[in-house]
Amino acid sequence: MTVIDIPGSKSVTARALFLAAAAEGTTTLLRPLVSDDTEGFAEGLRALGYAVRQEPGAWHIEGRPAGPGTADADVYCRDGATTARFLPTLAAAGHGTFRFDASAQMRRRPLGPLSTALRELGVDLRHGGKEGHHPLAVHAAGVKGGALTLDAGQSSQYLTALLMLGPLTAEGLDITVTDLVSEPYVEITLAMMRAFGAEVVREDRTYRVAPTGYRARTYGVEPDASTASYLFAAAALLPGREATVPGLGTGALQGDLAFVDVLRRMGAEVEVTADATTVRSTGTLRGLTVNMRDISDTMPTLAAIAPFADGPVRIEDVANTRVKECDRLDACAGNLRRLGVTVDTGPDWIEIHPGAPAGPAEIATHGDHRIVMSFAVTALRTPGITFDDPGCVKKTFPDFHRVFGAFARTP
Ligand SMILES: O=C(O)C1=C[C@@H](OP(=O)(O)O)[C@@H](O)[C@H](O)C1
Ligand SMILES: C=C(OP(=O)(O)O)C(=O)O
Repeated sequence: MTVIDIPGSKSVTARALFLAAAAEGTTTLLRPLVSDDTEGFAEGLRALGYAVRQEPGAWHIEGRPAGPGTADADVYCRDGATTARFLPTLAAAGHGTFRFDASAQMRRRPLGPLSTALRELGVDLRHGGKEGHHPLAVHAAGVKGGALTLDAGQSSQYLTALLMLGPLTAEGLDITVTDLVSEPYVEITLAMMRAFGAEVVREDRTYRVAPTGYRARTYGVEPDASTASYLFAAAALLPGREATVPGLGTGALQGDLAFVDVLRRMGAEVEVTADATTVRSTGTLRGLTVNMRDISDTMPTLAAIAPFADGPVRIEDVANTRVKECDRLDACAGNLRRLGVTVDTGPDWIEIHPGAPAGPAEIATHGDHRIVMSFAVTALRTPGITFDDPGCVKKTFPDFHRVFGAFARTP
């Protein structure tokens, strides 16, 4: 099997759900990602009084431009940071008291700069436990808008949430960023906001959003580029193999597709056409130094194949991977060392030295889907790898083990 159907993008599905909920009219979302994160987002919307009807391959959302359809709600955001950061921001545009909580894993992840920004906009937001973390309560009375400064150096999701709030404010929003990671995710946000009728312009470090509201539409979700990275990495790693992912081509919204450029630099053959991407092994994997600030969800994917390269692989500028589902720099280093690989790390980098990993070993997943999916790639050339929590892939790809196993078994 060389052509692989990859489930829809988590980032696109989450944004589409927000935009559809805020829009005038009913939106149909085609090929949404069905996973714990996006089911959690849809469930959160329902708790806030939005009508979301899910059928196979299509979700229908009735928009409520005035905000949540209830004045009092409890919302559980599970493990999803998009849910945990986007939904309180959406609720702020409405009227009522909305309480949010999340899993233990998500409670550990920060959202302080987003809370501060919402408070600057006049939103009465209170944290129930640790400041800048879930749980929190939003006492919403609409948002007037104005200008604010934001540090999005820890997560671009703070900026995405506020940008998407912009059209729902009375006077519009100007956001100036002092720092920003994962910038391609902001490009997804801007493109999708415009697709739902918003007017937003960027002038250097300032984003200006007009108070237009959103218009409902039918929206097709492209396959998830971060998910595709495991198949692309596997194809680059296994001599004689290739992987083609339809639906991810030159027009793709997601920056994580640039992971194939890293594989190309390492020696793989890569072809990106208008509607598909193919990665082919050449039997060579070269070491390299690469800055992954823009595409850090694929850092563990690269770390997992790095020991098979002919020289050191050094990944730089990925400090924010320490505040994801787990501390991914430590998790990657720890698991590679468990496999006998030599690894060095610093505050925002990891360097992996060549040398065939050796099992048997149980990978400590830390409940992180990307640690499982990445080390499943390592396992293709390392007998004896098992996982302490293989099921945590449900966050973004519940069917991962079946799909990846089928790819691996294909001669
Ligand atoms: O906006 C989004 O959909 C996402 C942005 C990125 O997060 P950060 O901006 O926190 O790096 C990415 O890691 C996450 O998986 C999804
Ligand atoms: C970091 C991730 O997820 P999120 O921030 O959306 O929870 C991820 O999917 O790798």
